[in-house]
Amino acid sequence: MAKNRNTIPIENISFKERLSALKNLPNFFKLVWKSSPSKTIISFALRIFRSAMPVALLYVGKLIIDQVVALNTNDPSGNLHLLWKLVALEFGLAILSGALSRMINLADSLLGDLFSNYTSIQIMKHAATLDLDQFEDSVFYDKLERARQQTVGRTVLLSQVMSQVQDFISMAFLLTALIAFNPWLILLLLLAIIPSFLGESYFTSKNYALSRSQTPERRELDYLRYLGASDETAKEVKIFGLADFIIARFRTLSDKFYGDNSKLAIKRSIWGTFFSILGTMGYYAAYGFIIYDTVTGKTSVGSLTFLAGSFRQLSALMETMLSRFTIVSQGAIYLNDFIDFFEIKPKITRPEKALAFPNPIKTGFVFENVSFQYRNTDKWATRHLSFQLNPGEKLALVGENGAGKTTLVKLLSRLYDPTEGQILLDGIDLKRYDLDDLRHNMGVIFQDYIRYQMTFYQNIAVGNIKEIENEALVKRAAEESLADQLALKYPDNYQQWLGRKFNDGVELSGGEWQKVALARAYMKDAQVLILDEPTAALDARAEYEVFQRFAQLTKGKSAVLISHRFSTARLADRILVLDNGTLLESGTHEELIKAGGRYAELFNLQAMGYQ
Ligand SMILES: Nc1ncnc2c1ncn2[C@@H]1O[C@H](COP(=O)(O)OP(=O)(O)OP(=O)(O)O)[C@@H](O)[C@H]1O
Repeated sequence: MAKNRNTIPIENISFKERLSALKNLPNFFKLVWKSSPSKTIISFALRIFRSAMPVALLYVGKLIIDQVVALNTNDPSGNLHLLWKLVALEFGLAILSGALSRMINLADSLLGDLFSNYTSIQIMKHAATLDLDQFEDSVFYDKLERARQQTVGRTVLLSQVMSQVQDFISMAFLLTALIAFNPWLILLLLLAIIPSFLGESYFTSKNYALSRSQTPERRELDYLRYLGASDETAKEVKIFGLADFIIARFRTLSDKFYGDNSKLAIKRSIWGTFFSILGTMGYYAAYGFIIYDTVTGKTSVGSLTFLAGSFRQLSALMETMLSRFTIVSQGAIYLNDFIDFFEIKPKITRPEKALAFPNPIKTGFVFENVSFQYRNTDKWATRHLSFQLNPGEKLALVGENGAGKTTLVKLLSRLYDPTEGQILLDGIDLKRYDLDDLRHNMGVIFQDYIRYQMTFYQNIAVGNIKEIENEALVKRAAEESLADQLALKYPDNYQQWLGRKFNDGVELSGGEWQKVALARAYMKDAQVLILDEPTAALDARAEYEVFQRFAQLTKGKSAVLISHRFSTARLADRILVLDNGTLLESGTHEELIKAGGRYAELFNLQAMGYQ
């Protein structure tokens, strides 16, 4: 993996590192090529053609002027017929050159769009393979963010690199011509250009480092922009009167941003002006030199225009190429992020000789001294957990907020692997089973399930996306979770769009959303069902009905329920009481009440609330 430049101070991104970043370009072009081979070829071919145009135009111009001068001075080399032919040729070249430029723009913009789409898809594909744990890491998140920006930003890089190649070839043509006439002119040209080049590269590296160091703030700015103006946040922002608070934070951050950026931009502009004056001086020195040669008869008038034109174009080309080099190299450095992102490999993967998920489960799941620590924390979310989930057993997890209930089910569904200890399924480590198979056999609905801004139908079908065409299955799942009655309320039934973002969607109540989400769990014929507070937002009657059905539907299947409602938890075959990540008590409702421990205490507390 490329080294992490977060650790390198702003000043220290060197020209060398910039140059070495160019090694990313072949990879970049591989991606471009994969986006569209035909358009890549077309774009290159057009550019090669176009790159010969400047020197051709200048040379034909020189021939025209020499003919005009010859005809004016009655020189025998003058030929009126040839002169008009040359004018026609120049005219043709001018038209061709304009047309080529336009075609190049078109090819670039089409290729750019395809590239952006292709890389966006690659990012999504790769992100899908990564671990949940990696998403929770802020360094990773910054990488993902920057990689995402690359998909759009890199289309600029694409045309810049292509233009660079084109200009490079143009320059080679012009240089050859210039050297043929007078090699000294090249020296003047270089003297004028080199300081500008060094200056530009210095400021680009500063710019890059600055913008990199601002990534977390930029993310926060985006977040504040979202908080301050979005349908999802409007309710709380109004109720709590948060607008001024959010705006003030935004202003502080954006002012600091602006301050840092403008300082650098001003410095860059001052130095840029100075270097450009040097460049102009170089040009005029060369121009004077050529005029002198023409006046003394060493050079023809046509050659004067050709040389002056070539010199001007060369110096303009070099300047463009140099400033573009900084953009290209900056883009190439940014490509590091893109490449780094693709180099991040998931830890939770399908094992080589993966075992098929047992069907049916024979002895169940066993947690053996399982402890888990989230990334970047030293607190144990679960500690020395040992228990068994038998086949067909309904297990309820109860405990106060932060006790580790959700963590436990995330471990069970292998969203994380234990930091210590192991989880066995039918006596074999869970890690040895095929990951897709495992996930397919587990129906999990988390408390923060997604409210997809999609149709009612799709919101249920996501529970088993392979069966999205299976209308009967979707409807059955809806019936099982009692979401069907809801769908029938809308004119478009299952095609009703949910959420307010698109297509006149309707917003559901918390409990209604929960029924829809619950239906997802019934989409799969999963052997283990895990419901993390599935009924928190349901009213008492709905909860009762949902559980009646749940018990019927999951007969013979294992289930883990997390609930803060003891009326729900008591329906389970066994209840595990978690506290601070450890297992405090375990038993049936009656046993635990009898034991008079934490469960009995919490149960009585809740019961008191109903009296
Ligand atoms: N993604 C995370 N990164 C770091 N720490 C986390 C993360 N998720 C949970 N924790 C911590 O792990 C501990 C257990 O959290 P967990 O979500 O498992 O509790 P819970 O029992 O499900 O709580 P609740 O009843 O509030 O849903 C808590 O201290 C929590 O702060």
